[in-house]
Amino acid sequence: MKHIPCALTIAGTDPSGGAGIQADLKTFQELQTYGMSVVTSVVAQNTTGVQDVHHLPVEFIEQQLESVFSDMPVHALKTGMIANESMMEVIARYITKTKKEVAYVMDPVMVATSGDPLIVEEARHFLKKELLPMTTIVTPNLPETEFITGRQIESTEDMKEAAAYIVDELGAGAALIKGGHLQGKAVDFLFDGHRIYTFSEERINTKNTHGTGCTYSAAITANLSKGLSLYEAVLHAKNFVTEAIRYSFPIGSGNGPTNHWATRIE
Ligand SMILES: Nc1ncnc2c1ncn2[C@@H]1O[C@H](COP(=O)(O)OP(=O)(O)OP(=O)(O)O)[C@@H](O)[C@H]1O
Ligand SMILES: Cc1ncc(CO)c(N)n1
Repeated sequence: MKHIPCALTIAGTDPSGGAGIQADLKTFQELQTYGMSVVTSVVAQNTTGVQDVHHLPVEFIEQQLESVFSDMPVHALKTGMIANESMMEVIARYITKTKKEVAYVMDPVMVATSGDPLIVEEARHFLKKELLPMTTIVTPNLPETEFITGRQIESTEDMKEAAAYIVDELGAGAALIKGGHLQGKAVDFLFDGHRIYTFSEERINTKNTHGTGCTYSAAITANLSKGLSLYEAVLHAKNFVTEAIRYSFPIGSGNGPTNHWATRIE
């Protein structure tokens, strides 16, 4: 039978459809992979920010993981918002069981685009110590990179050094440092343990960047589930997210959502 690429996201939700599980599933679909999802927290949010959060009980997150892993093939998975340590523990247990045979993309989500916190302070340390060494690739933005490395990131040199530190010292499989929060070109650096790759695109003048990080990491996950190399997976995902920002929707009164081919209205 033909290979059916199967991608799983473990993350929080966004009823306004631009970030979280909703962005991930849309991206999986766009990239012709079979998408699955395990919900960690149900978040009441929109383009203006986060209004409320309801965390699912850990036992129920575990039940969802069991439902997926006991029955479905998973070729690549990503994690997004994981609000607390007990959720992280159960997710870590399931990822360990895959014995590194399933590509694991970690988007180390800490705050929403609006600045609202999405995980509790102590959980950040668990994420860094326990989950990070299990990753195939971690995709921090600049504030997340600063937390993970404990260093200030002010230049592209700092970004490259941080990528090497996260892999060599903290044990991530690879690190993709995203420069969305810097001025100038939208430059990201990937370190895969051997060399640094640069992905540079023009900065698009828009405030509609809600969910860009989710879309990017979901695209990398989809590409890995199809068997692309890490470099190719990031290269195509960077192109995908750039176009999704270029055609982003000016809807909602805050930071509007990204947009994909299927819904592109020019
Ligand atoms: N205005 C822009 N124009 C072009 N590319 C951008 C722009 N803003 C961000 N990017 C790119 O989008 C991708 C996502 O990066 P970003 O740093 O925004 O992630 P993030 O902060 O995790 O996203 P989120 O807002 O979802 O938390 C990166 O490749 C980044 O370079
Ligand atoms: C559920 C969720 N995950 C991640 C982000 C980051 O954009 C968000 N706003 N919401």
